[in-house]
Amino acid sequence: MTTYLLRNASILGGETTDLLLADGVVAAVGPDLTAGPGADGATVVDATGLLALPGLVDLHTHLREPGREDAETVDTGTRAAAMGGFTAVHAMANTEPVADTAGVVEQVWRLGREAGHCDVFPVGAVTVGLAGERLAELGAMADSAARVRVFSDDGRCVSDAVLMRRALEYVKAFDGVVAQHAQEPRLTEGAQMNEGELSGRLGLTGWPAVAEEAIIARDCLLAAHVGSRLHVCHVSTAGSVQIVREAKARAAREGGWEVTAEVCPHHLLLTDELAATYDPIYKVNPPLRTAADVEALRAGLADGTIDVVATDHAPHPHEDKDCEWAAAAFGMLGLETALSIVQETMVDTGLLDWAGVAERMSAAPARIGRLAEHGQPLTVGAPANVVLYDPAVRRVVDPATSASLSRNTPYRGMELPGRVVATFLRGTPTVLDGTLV
Ligand SMILES: NC(=O)N[C@@H](CC(=O)O)C(=O)O
Ligand SMILES: [Zn+2]
Ligand SMILES: [Zn+2]
Repeated sequence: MTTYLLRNASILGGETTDLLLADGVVAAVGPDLTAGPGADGATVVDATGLLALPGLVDLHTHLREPGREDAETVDTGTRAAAMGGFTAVHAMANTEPVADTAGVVEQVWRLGREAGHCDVFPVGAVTVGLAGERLAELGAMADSAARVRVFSDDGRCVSDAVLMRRALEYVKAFDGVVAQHAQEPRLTEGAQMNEGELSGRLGLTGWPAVAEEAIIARDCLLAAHVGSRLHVCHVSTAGSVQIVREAKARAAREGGWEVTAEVCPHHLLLTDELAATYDPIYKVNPPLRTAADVEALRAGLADGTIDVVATDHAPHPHEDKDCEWAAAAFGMLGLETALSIVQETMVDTGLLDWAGVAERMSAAPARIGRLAEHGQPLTVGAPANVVLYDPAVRRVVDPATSASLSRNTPYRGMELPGRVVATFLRGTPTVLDGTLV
């Protein structure tokens, strides 16, 4: 195994230092390690001007395999993840077949190991076939080789309160968490975009904020009632942030239950005004919301109400996106642009420092997913999961260069700050000089 010496990196934006990566761990940290023990024969990477961050962890990725290998495969999706600085992703269960058995989650887990670009942790479905009728074999998935801890019907809401209660009760046995796609189905029938003055003007069926907020409020009450762990996927409204804030305050007073929440990069940057283009590249679930919602999401992420930035990377082939708005699929790519969007919306605006970014994009998602080998600070002995990131450069997003099989990025042609220069997974580079290894 090659040893790597990263020269003059700035860990989380602090003083520059060297890092020695050997035998899969951070073997040494300090100034001028060139002459030190173990550095002999190491491959030197000049990290002058670069930030060193712990490998990013995504709680919410759609890899599409099995079933929709025309949109993405575990191999291509994890290539995109590595290019985005991720060393671990949670693969959502809405595949074909659905990841609702030990057999399917083990298959996805094994495909991730074989590809080797980043660790893949399958999410297990909450209900059989995502149908919302019967609980899936949660225990069998937890006990499988894939060691599933996160369960979600994402793409669909577990709208039946009794099923949601039973899922929250069940996952306690193995310290699991239920990640809810909060969308009241009756309030969003045929919904196409955020409900507001604009949806009326554009003639597109509106998606009211209350459809998200009502489920979040209900699920927080259920999690408190049964003493379990709830995670809220892709929070998108100001009202949702406030509900999570109040629920967290109650959980802190009471103890014994927990609610965590995530926000997606696109909800931190883009607004519903983009629907006026009628370009389905901007069609996503939950929908892009108002500028006031964006501001509340940024504030909630800054003050810790929202724990995590998760990409909700949702690849779709062009025939599902290059059509009229109403017929197009919901979802957008996210893995390769996430860190740049967080820099633009949170760091360059002064809302978050790099330590705050590492907490929300690495440590917190690893904690929620109960991943022991990820999310740790870059100190001696930690697994050598590292990103080298250049925050000073700017780049124009070109979908043609994406490692993903799909091209549905809403940032096409946009100039974004920052670039991932290298990603190391347990000391082995998956990306070097901005190129896949
Ligand atoms: N986010 C989306 O718009 N789409 C996701 C499903 C989901 O995350 O709800 C997908 O699977 O395509
Ligand atoms: Zn979802
Ligand atoms: Zn999703």
